[in-house]
Amino acid sequence: MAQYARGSTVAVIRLCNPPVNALSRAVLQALEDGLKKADADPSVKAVMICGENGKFSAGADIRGFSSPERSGGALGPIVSLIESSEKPVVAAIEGVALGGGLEVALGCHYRIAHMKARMGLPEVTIGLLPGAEGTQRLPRLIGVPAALEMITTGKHIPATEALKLGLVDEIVEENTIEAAIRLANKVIGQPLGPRRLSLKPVPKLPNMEAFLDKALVKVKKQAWGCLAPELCFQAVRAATERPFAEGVRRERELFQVLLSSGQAQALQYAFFAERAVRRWATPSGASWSSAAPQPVRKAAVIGLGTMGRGIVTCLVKANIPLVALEQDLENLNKGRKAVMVLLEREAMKMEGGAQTLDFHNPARLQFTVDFDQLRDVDLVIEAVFENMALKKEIFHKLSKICKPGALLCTNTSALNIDEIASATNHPQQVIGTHFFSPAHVMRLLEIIYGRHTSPTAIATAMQLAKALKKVGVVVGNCFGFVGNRMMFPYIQQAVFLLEEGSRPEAVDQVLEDFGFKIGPFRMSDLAGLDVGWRSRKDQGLTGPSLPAGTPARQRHGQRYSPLPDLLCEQGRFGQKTGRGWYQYEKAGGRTATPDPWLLNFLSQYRDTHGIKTRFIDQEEILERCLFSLINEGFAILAEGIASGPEHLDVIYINGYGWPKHRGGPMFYASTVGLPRVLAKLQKYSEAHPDVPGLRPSAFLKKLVAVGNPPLKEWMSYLSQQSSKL
Ligand SMILES: CC/C=C\C/C=C/C(=O)SCCNC(=O)CCNC(=O)[C@H](O)C(C)(C)COP(=O)(O)OP(=O)(O)OC[C@H]1O[C@@H](n2cnc3c(N)ncnc32)[C@H](O)[C@@H]1OP(=O)(O)O
Repeated sequence: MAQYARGSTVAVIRLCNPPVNALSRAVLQALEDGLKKADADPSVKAVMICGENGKFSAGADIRGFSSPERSGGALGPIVSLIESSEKPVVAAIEGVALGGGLEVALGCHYRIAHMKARMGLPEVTIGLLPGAEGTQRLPRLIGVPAALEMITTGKHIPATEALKLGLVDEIVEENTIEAAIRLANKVIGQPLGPRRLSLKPVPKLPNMEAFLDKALVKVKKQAWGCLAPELCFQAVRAATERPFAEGVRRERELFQVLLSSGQAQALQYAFFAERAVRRWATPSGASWSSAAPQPVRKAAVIGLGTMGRGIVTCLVKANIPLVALEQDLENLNKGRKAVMVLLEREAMKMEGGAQTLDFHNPARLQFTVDFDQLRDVDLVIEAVFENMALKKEIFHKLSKICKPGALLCTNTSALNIDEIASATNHPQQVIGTHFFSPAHVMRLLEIIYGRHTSPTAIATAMQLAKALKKVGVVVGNCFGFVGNRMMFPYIQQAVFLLEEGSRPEAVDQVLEDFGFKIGPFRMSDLAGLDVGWRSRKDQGLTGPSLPAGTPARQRHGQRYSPLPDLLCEQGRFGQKTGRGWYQYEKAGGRTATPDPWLLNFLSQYRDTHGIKTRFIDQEEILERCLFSLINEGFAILAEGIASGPEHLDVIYINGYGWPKHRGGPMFYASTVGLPRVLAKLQKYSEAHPDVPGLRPSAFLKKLVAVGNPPLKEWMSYLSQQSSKL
């Protein structure tokens, strides 16, 4: 767990816990033993600490925080032990030094890093703070502003920046270990007092109080309901106000608050869930372990509307040579201009970084209206209008033009992948790649396999997600797939709540207070109400194809709200028209204000349909919206559309603005308790028997019946026979 080796004068302690040398209890014990051994050996004059396999350490073992015998607790005293050593200790940082790993390095008297190493204190991202005295040492070393930035954001910094900040003493391009041993030999006999960070004062700022007050406002604004950033701030503030030992005591208190907050558990669950979904599997037995991806040397994007432009930007950023195709020159030129604006913006953001964007070179980014240019591409992403006939026509063409092995991806948010694939001769190469808008920003890529999609196609799409720095989640084919399918009942409840007496701003407020970045009505206005309207027309739910005599508020015997259709009929499409559920300063405006017209309209609507307006409290708003979404999640799991609750949670956190510190909808359900979710759904379903979305799913009922097992055991209750629940 940590190897100890003695050279002529320098003892080497190597942290060994693959793959990232996490500081488990065993590693910490071995580190402590090594330090004591070096101290006791008079022939050892200095110590060097490094990590196995070119990685210093990714910090405390995160799994240890939820086990009764926590691994993190012992770390602070060990960091102190390193610092108090009478023999110089040098950290040789390769790969990563994160969290507790960096705190170990901060206890060392010298730090030397490889050029390509990254450092950071990302504890905040898993709901914690650097609880091994890092909040007290780092400000002493690099000053309060830089330390605060690193600790409250958790961002990783490259070695070059670490050197500028004074976080490391030296960076090297070649052998870090040899350089560290050389440094250790050089500093033997030099006084250690000035190298002990706990003895240094925190560098003063002329306006520390004012600086901290301003910083706190920023931290709170960015925290969005998450506790950790503010408590990280408080720990650093303690470093500016108290002596080291008292600051450490404060840090420990704050750490305990976070550890027991529930948010830390949710964020740590989200960390592992994101990694778990990489290990995809389908009900037919295909999986990540046996399927190998095809190389993507050249790609194509069809359609340069909003989605296509974002997708082109992602591919260029991933350095994949690309052909961008539009149906005619007018649309091509419009699309090209918009893409260039996006790419210029991205290039500016990357300025000064190691990577540059090569998008003026036609060999890397080519614009065309000629399908023949797609003959040699390895992968095509179709991103045209959401229309089945159009998509089938394109896939038919692609099937004829593209080379036999090319992967054919459709960017659809709901359409049937099998039907699209039926237009080709190679259905095994057709796959859904559902990007989220703006496609160059949002992290989620929902990857949808059809009946014939090959394991190679899935593996290639997952590989693409990785290359685009996105989180790929593999799901089955059904209307709306996972994300939108769960979203439908949520939006439906939000609209029903308006019918019954609520207002858009009241519903949005409740969900934004819960932690969503944006409530359902603001979100619909942003996305455009016409998108759903078009889809409902295609489904025959509204518009000319609706059979005469259909009751206004019923479809197929179920409750239906025509409210969104009525708004669209008035030309209220949301932000783009300056009016939707809210009013905006102008068409394309972004500032939503409640619209008196809408209140009046709702009141007339209720009169017309004989609906008695009632007061709806926050609890009902929250529960009806969230529990109906979660209920659909259980149905999706039972049908085998997703292989575990983690998939649903990762989708919601990365694609739908679900607050990460609540761990995703299914994790949230597990924290509320499934019996409570079930009881509430039963209550609302009795009150609204014509709303299937409120009728508890059979899988949820089963999980409650078997005693509300922990989330990680849920799927084991779906036996082959019961998967038709
Ligand atoms: C009383 C106070 C005590 C202590 C205070 C200290 C607290 C801490 O140190 S908390 C931990 C802080 N560190 C982190 O948050 C780093 C988390 N890890 C990462 O960011 C990344 O894993 C990485 C940058 C280190 C590597 O990225 P990548 O190369 O993409 O690999 P993976 O992310 O897939 O990771 C590989 C593998 O390792 C597991 N893992 C990573 N870090 C940890 C960790 N700190 N503890 C436990 N396990 C870790 C990760 O889950 C992957 O495994 P699986 O694929 O099996 O999930």
